[in-house]
Amino acid sequence: MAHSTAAVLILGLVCSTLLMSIRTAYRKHLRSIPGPCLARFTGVYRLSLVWKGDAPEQYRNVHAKHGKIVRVGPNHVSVSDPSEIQTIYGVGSKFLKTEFYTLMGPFYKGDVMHTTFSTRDPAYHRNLRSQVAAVYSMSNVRKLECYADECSAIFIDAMKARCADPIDIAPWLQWYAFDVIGGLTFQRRFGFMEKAGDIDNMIGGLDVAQSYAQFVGQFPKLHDYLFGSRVLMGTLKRVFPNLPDPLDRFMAIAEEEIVRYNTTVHQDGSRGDILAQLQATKDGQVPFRDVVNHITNNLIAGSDTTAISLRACIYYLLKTPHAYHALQGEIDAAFASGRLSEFVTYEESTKLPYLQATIKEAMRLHPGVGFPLERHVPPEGAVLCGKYLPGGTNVSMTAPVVHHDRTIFGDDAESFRPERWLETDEVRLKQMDRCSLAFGHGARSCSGKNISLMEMGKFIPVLLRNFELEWASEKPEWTTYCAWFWKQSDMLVRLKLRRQGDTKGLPES
Ligand code: HEM
Repeated sequence: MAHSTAAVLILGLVCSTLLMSIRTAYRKHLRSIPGPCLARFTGVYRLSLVWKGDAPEQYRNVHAKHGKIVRVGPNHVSVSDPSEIQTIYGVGSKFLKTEFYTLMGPFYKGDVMHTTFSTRDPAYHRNLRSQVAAVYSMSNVRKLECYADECSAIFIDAMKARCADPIDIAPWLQWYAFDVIGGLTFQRRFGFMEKAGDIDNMIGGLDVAQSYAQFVGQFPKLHDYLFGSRVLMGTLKRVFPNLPDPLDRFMAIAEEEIVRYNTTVHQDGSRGDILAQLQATKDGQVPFRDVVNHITNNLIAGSDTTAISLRACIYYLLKTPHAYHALQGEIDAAFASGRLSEFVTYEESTKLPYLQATIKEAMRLHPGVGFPLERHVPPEGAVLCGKYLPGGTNVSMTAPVVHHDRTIFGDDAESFRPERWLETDEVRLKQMDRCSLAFGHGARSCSGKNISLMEMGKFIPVLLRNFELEWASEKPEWTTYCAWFWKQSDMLVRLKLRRQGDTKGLPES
C-alpha cells in the first residue's frame, strides 16, 4: 500500500514537471525565438555552454548557427545584435541585473552584503555609486599613479633577475595587478611579487568563488539554499569555525585597514589612497559598512580583470610581429624625443596612439568578462531584434560575441589589428567604441575602468622599453578558461634586457 502511494506521488511529480516544462517551452512569444530544442525545456543547456570553461566560443557558435537572437534557456534569450546594446544596457534602461549577480555578493556579519557590482536594487546602487564617483574619476585616479610606479619598479627588477630562463608571465601579471590595487586602495602592497606566489590563498579564493558562479549561476535559485542561505552559512560557521570562505579574507583585510587608518596619524594629508579619500569625504564619512563594501569590491574586482587585459596585450603583440614592431617603434621614438618619463605617466601614455589602439584591440579580442551580462526585460516587455519579449525574460549580450561583429569591426574582426582603431573615420570610431562591451555599458558599466586604463597605459611601455619579449612555449597558444572572468595561463616567455645603460631611474635589483 505504502509502495503504491509513493509510486503515485512520484509519477505525479514527474508528470507535473513535464507538463510545466512543456508549458514553459511553448510560452507565448518565446516559442518563436530560434534556438536549440533542449534549451526550451531546461537550464541544463545553458550549463552545457559554460561547463568546459569555453563560454565565449560556445556563445559565438550558438549565434553563428541560430542568428542574432537565440533562446538559450526556458526563460533566457541571448542577443548578439550591437544595435540593441543601448536598449538593454544604456543609461536610463529599465533592464535590471538578474539573480545571477546575487551569487557575487559576499557574506558579511551574518548577512549578504551586496556590492556596487552585485546589487540589483537601483536605489541602493545609485547610493553606493555616488559615494565613489569622484574617487574613481580619471582626474582622481591619476593622483594614484605613484602606487603603480612602485609596483612597476618591483616587476622590472623581478624580471631582470629572471632573464636567464623562460618565465610564465601570466601569474606575474596578476601578482602585479593585485599589488597595485592594494597600494592604491589602502597603501598596503601585499607583496605578491616579492613572494612570487599567492598570499593567504587570496587568488585561489577568487577562483573558487568564480567556479561557484560559473555553475550555480546557471541555476541561481539554488544559491538561496547554498552560500546564499543565512541558516546554512551561520550553521557552517558555528560548526566549522575554521572553514575557509573564499571571500571572508577580503572583508577582514578591509576592516583591518580601516582600523589602521583610524588609529594612525594621517591628518597631515599624507595619505591619498582610496580608503583615505573615502574616510575624508566632505559630507561626513561614508558609513563603515559601505567603506568595507567598496574596499572589498576593489580587491575582488581589481586584480583578475586588469591582469587578463595585460595578458591579452602581451599575448597578441607576441603573436603579431608587425604590431609588436609598430608599438615598439612608437615607444622608442617617444623615449628618444623625451616625450616619456622613465615611469611613463598616464598623460604621456594617452599620446601614444598605437599603444591606446593596442589596448582597445586586445580587450576587444579578449575581454576580461566572457560570460553573458544578464538583465531582466522590464515588466512591460520589450522588442529586441524585432521580437517581442515578455517582462521578466532573462536577456543578455556577451562581449566576446559582440566584439566579433563584422558589420562593426570589419571582415577581419577575428584578427588582432590595432590599426582598425586608427584608420577609421570619426563616426565609425564612435560606433566601435559604443559596441565595446569590455567594461560593460551604461549605468552599470565598470566603475574601476579608469584604474585599469591608467595601469595598462603606464605598464606596457615600461615593459617594452626595458625588455624584448619572445614566446618561449612549445605550445603555440595560451590556455584560457572562462568562469565569468576569462582567465589565461601558460604564457611562457623569454625576456631579454634592452639597452641596459638606459634604464637609469629604475631601482637596481
Ligand atoms: C580591465 C579591467 C576591468 C574589466 C575588463 C572590467 C569589466 C567589468 C565589466 C564588464 C563590468 C560590467 C558587468 C555587468 O554589466 O554585468 C564591470 C563592472 C564593475 N567593475 Fe570592472 N572591470 C575591470 C576593472 C575593474 C577594477 C580595477 C575595479 C575596481 C577597482 C572594478 C570594479 C567594478 C565595479 C564596482 C563594477 C560594477 C559597476 C556598477 O554596477 O555600477 N572593475 N567591470
